[in-house]
Amino acid sequence: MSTTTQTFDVVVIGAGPVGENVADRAVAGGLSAVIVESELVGGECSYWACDPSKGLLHPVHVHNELKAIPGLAKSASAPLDVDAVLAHRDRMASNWDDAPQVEWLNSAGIELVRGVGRLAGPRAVTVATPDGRTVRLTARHAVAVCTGSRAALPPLPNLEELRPWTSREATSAPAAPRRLAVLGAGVVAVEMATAWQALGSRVTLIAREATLLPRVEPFAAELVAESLRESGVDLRFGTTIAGAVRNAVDEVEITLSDGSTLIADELLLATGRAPRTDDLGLESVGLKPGAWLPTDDLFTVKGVDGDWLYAVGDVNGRALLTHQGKYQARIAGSVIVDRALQRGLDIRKWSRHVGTADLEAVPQVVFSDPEIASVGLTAAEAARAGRTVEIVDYQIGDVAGAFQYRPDYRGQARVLVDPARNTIVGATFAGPGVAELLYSATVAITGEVPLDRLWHAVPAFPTISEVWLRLLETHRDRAKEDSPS
Ligand SMILES: Cc1cc2nc3c(=O)[nH]c(=O)nc-3n(C[C@H](O)[C@H](O)[C@H](O)COP(=O)(O)OP(=O)(O)OC[C@H]3O[C@@H](n4cnc5c(N)ncnc54)[C@H](O)[C@@H]3O)c2cc1C
Ligand SMILES: NC(=O)c1ccc[n+]([C@@H]2O[C@H](COP(=O)([O-])OP(=O)(O)OC[C@H]3O[C@@H](n4cnc5c(N)ncnc54)[C@H](O)[C@@H]3O)[C@@H](O)[C@H]2O)c1
Repeated sequence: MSTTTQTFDVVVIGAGPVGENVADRAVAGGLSAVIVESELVGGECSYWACDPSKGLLHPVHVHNELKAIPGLAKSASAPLDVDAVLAHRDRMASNWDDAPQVEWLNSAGIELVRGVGRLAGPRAVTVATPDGRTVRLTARHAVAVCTGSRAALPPLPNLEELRPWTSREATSAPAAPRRLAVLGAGVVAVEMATAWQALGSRVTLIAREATLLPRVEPFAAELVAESLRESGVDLRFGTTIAGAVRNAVDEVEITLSDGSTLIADELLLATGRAPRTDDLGLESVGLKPGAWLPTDDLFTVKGVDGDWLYAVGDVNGRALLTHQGKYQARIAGSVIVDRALQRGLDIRKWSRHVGTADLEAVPQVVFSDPEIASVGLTAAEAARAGRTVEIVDYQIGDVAGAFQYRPDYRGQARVLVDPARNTIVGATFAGPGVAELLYSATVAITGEVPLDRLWHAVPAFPTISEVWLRLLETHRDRAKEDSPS
């Protein structure tokens, strides 16, 4: 079969949201770039993660909200139109057709090579194309590995016969299974349990932990657990799957480690992510296949000389989120361009060459019911890091704007204040409609805005954002109580 050879300034492996942004920044900076993609341009996020999952969840959230709003409860008592929701999900996943994204690559001046890319020594990548050809790509300046992550599966013996769902099937299934068992208590498990229970499945969620969402503030996880229970999800905590088989009538028979059993039509393994580095030629540059690719804060891979190899997005394991990967891509793009043009790099914290927010302020919304929006530290993380923080809590339902939003509003906000600097270092909001509050908290943390100045950031009446004022008042009043009279 034929082999062709091409040279570009930058070679990007993986055309997910992150690879697309690295290539775009390189071209915008005046370099040539090629991107290699083995599946669909747009990556996991577009077809089997963010977009389809939120396509399933948004109608569910709106339906639940309507039931709680005076005057609308009766009209919302009709069940969801499941076929319409699934059709909406399909549109959100662009019907698994990447033509529009390929068009965007063309318009941005980025070359596309379809096939499996593998490193073949310093600055070299070979691509095995679907039609059996080999394309050898050489990078003058940089190779960026943006190959993302895949579902990590637990060590169950007969996975092949079991045919479990991963996040891919959970976001693309053509119909709701009658009974769905979900293993895991993380974001994928919670979001998919929320969606499929509302779309007609009877969901059982199996968590080895004692709570859901082990990385969020416990009050937020508790609100979500209560709501899932109310919606009919069977939550089994402190247990895991000891064994599972697919029987003659295509059911999954599951035995839990506490000795109980259950039967489901599908089993979703939502047990975390693994880096897509097992078949990437990492050994050709002295790295271990299958591992996350650790980088410095400029996204240069550690352990490889010459500052030519970058790992950006999920594959470096720093923050497995689309928006954070795209942030990394903008920074890595600047580093690649400025190194290529031999401009100096500014390696101070918060400069355009340093991925500081990955360490200080990663925002995330869990699209559960209610939503959880968080950024920066949780109280547990602050304690683990030995950081002294003041914890300020407020019940969001006591804010006029929340009462307007929904008379039965239940939710809680927490900010963590660094008393030495009088700035916020962590924030969590749990409640309906809190996702849009997150950016304000992110600005407060990344801008290191002193509380004295935050008093001048006036929230509009009557909005949920008034919770900011109540948090400041709570903090002030507590300081007064604590001060000697
Ligand atoms: C169910 C689910 C829901 C999620 N929801 C959200 C959300 O709401 N918000 C959010 O911010 N994040 C969400 N995430 C996380 C988000 O999907 C990832 O953080 C994001 O996709 C990472 O982007 P990436 O470009 O690094 O990797 P990916 O999106 O995984 O893209 C990597 C690309 O590289 C390609 N590739 C891999 N190996 C090779 C190779 N050797 N050669 C050529 N191409 C290759 C792959 O085919 C893929 O297209 C969710 C994840 C899941 C699983
Ligand atoms: N809205 C969003 O932003 C969003 C949505 C979905 C996913 N994501 C991203 O995707 C990432 C992956 O999510 P996830 O939920 O798959 O992973 P996770 O790491 O958040 O949770 C994994 C869960 O599986 C359990 N688990 C792991 N191995 C197990 C085993 N062998 N047996 C039993 N249980 C096991 C863990 O205890 C945990 O409860 C998240 O870190 C998040 O960044 C983001």
